[in-house]
Amino acid sequence: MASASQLSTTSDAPSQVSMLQQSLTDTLLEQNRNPVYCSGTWRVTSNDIILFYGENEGTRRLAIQGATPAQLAHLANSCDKATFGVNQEDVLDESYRKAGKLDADRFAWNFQALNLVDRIKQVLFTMDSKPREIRAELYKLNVYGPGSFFKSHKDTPRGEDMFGSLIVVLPTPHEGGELYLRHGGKAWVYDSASELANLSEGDGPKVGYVALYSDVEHEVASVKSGYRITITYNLYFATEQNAPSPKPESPPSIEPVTALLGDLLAQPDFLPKGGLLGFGLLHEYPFPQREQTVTSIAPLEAVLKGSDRVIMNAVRQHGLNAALYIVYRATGAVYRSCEDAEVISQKYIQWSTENEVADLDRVLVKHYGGIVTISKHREDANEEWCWKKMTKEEHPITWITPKTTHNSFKDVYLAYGNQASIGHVYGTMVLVVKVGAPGDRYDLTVLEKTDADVDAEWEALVKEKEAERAARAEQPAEANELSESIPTSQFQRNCETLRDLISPLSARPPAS
Ligand SMILES: O=C(O)CCC(=O)C(=O)O
Ligand SMILES: [Fe+2]
Repeated sequence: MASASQLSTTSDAPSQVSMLQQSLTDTLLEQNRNPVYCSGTWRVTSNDIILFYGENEGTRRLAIQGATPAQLAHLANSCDKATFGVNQEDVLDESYRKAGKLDADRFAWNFQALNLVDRIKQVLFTMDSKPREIRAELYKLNVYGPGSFFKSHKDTPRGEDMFGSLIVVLPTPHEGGELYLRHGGKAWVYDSASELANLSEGDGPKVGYVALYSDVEHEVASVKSGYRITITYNLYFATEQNAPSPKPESPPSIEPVTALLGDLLAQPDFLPKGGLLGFGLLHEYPFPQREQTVTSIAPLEAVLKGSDRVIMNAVRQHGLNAALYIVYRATGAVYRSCEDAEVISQKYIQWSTENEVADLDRVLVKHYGGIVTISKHREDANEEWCWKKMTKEEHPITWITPKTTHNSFKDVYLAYGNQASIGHVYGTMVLVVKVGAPGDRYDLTVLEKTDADVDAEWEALVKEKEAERAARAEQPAEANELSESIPTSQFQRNCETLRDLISPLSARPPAS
């Protein structure tokens, strides 16, 4: 029957889209299986594991292989107490971290990390057809004697290009000191003590190692006996590789994602008028903290990790217009009855306030290329007349993987790091892709308004309002009620509030 087949076509079409969309979401979330760390043992020579430590005339040489407990105790006693960072301050608190440390200027060893780093690169960057070059920078030596531990923390980012840490565990007899790792709701344990103890005699010396992305939470369990000695390195992307190639070759792991994304875009019922496609990223990234300035997060595209790289590579393979954004949410008592407004921006703004920023959407749209994805300026929000039009243009996002939002970065300041640092804080980002209507998905137009656009719109609005007022003045009967709902003093107050909000944050003063 004609009508039946018509019915089934129309009811099948959306379900195919939603099925494809769900598969893409599932496939991407499954990419969560991309390793966030790798670990094992690594063969070394006895020369590799000779340590030199101390200062000036007091420098000592310690061959780890065959080292006596007294020699290891001397190393332990030569260490300073290890501190860590909380709320950007260096803290010594032995109820949180009990360990000895030597900074990189107080020790040296022969081990060359190059080949190990190469191995790590292959495991942690399988999604790249040509894995990124990485480099390891010697950071610290830590000694954990009996009763030593380090509770849960994330390693403090020391630059936008730092993506992880490498911990090398020396083959000294010890029990306990397991390293617990957690990320994205999953947990693992690396027990270097058992791995090193189980090596067969004839194998020659080996070290244990674990390399983890910096946003992986980790903790060292209490050492029960012996000395657990670790040498840590900070892992960076090497700068010469930092330019991402626009259309990378397709390595196997990204193929299903690329194919599903292609199938979804080919559906005429998927975003029939075009629109925005969003992917919440699974990892956190170091946002630069520079006082009183606003920084772009666009360069962080070069340092994406794990499944986040898979998403970006797939989107780039389709030649789509994509960029990294921060999702800001504006809440506040004023808008209690409305849905929270949401604005995306490529700018990381260091909100100095711990309070909610109720006018966030206005500030972002006017000054930071913000795009309104959910507007709080519903039709009934009369008192918001001056901003209503400018921000009413909603660009809703179809989320493939759940979004992450940010208002203030208060939480990250309070997080435990392995060093006090004011340089960077961890932040979450989303990838937003602009797609055109079916048949022409490759929409390269920009959504962000320029300052001139916003100023022109503002002027047009003021003129429009003035004209309305003038018209009402000629009809006195209804004028009072309406004009009272938008008194000039209210308008001025709005503008003043906005200026107050912007001035401590903006690098450039707002146009008066
Ligand atoms: O020594 C270890 O195993 C880990 C040390 C650590 O997590 C750190 O120094 O940040
Ligand atoms: Fe750490």
